[in-house]
Amino acid sequence: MITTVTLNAAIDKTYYLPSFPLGKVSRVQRFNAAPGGKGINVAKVVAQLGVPVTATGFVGGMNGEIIKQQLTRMGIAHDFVSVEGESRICLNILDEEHGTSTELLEPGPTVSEAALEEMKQRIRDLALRSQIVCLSGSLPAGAPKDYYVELVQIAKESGAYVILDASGDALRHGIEAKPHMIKPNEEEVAALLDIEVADEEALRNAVETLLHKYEMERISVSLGGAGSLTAVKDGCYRVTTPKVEVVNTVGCGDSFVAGMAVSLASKLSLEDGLAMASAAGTSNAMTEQAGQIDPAVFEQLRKQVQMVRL
Ligand SMILES: Nc1ncnc2c1ncn2[C@@H]1O[C@H](COP(=O)(O)OP(=O)(O)OP(=O)(O)O)[C@@H](O)[C@H]1O
Ligand SMILES: O=P(O)(O)OC[C@@]1(O)O[C@H](CO)[C@@H](O)[C@@H]1O
Repeated sequence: MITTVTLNAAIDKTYYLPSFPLGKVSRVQRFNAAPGGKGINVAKVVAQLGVPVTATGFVGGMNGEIIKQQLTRMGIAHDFVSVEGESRICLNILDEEHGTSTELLEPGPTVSEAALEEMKQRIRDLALRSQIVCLSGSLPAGAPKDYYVELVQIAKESGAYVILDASGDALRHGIEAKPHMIKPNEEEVAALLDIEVADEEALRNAVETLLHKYEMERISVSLGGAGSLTAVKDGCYRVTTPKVEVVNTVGCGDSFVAGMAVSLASKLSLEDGLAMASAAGTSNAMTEQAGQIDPAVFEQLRKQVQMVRL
C-alpha cells in the first residue's frame, strides 16, 4: 500500500475563462471542483494506476466533509484527522486567451497541538502497513516549521520508503530527517543550497551535493515541460518529455510523484520508474483537473519518454 499525507488538504477549484481581465467582473461559465492538495493529488493518480492507497492529512468543516465524500466516491481509502475550522479552497484561474494559470491558495485551518500529536500516531500506524509514504505540500498554520522532520522519522522507523515533496522552510527542515527521496524544482534546489543554478551542469552538481549531504537515495528535479533530472547514488538521468497539447499543468509534480511511488511499490527499475513518473506528469498536463491522468494516454506516453544516463 501507498500512504499519502496532505497536511493542508483542499478543494481544488478550476475556473476556465476565455480571458481574465483584472479589476473587471467575470462570469464563470465552466468550472470544476475536486479534492486536492498535493498528497491527495498523489493519491488520486496512484489509484488510477491501480495500486492500493490511503490518503491521510488534516481536514476540517464542510469542505473537509466534501473532500472525504468525494474520495470515497472515487474509491480512494482515507483516514484523516479532523480539525477545527474549514479546509481551504485552492483556486486556479485558467485564462484561455493568454494561456495563463493564476492560483489563489487559501491558508486553511490552524491545527492544534493535540491534532499534531494525533497525526504522528496516524502516520505511525499507516506507515507500518505501507511500502511508501508520500508527504506532500505546505504545512498548516499551527504546525512547527520542522514538523516534517518528525513525520519523516516516524515513517522511516516504521519501515516505509519516504518521499518528501515540499518547499521553503518545510523542505529545508524536512530533509534533515533524510527522506529516501525528494522532488524539488530547480528553484527549490537553488534555495536549499543558497546558490544560483546557472545551467544544467550546475543543477546536476547541486543535486549530487544534496544527495550525498543528506544521504538520500533519489532526487528528482522536475523541470516542467523540459522534463526532469534524477540523481541516484551511482549516476544521473536526464529525462525529456514529448511535446503535447497542454491543458492544465497544476498537479503535474504530484502525478510525477505518484508514478514514482507506484514504480517503487511495484519494484520496477529506476528507468521504468522514470518513464512511469514522466508519463504520469505529462498525462496530467493534458487533462483539465489536477491529479488526473488518462490511462490510454499515459500508456502511450510511457513508451515515448526519452532518457539519457549522464
Ligand atoms: N508542459 C508540460 N508538457 C509536458 N510534460 C509536462 C509539462 N509540465 C509538466 N510535465 C511533466 O510533469 C512533470 C512534473 O512537472 P512540474 O515540473 O511542472 O512539477 P511541479 O512544478 O512540481 O508541479 P505542481 O507543483 O503543480 O504539482 C515534469 O517532469 C514533466 O514530466
Ligand atoms: O499549498 P501547497 O500545499 O504547497 O499546494 C497546494 C496546491 O497548489 O498544490 C496542488 C498542485 O500541486 C494543488 O492541488 C493545490 O491547490
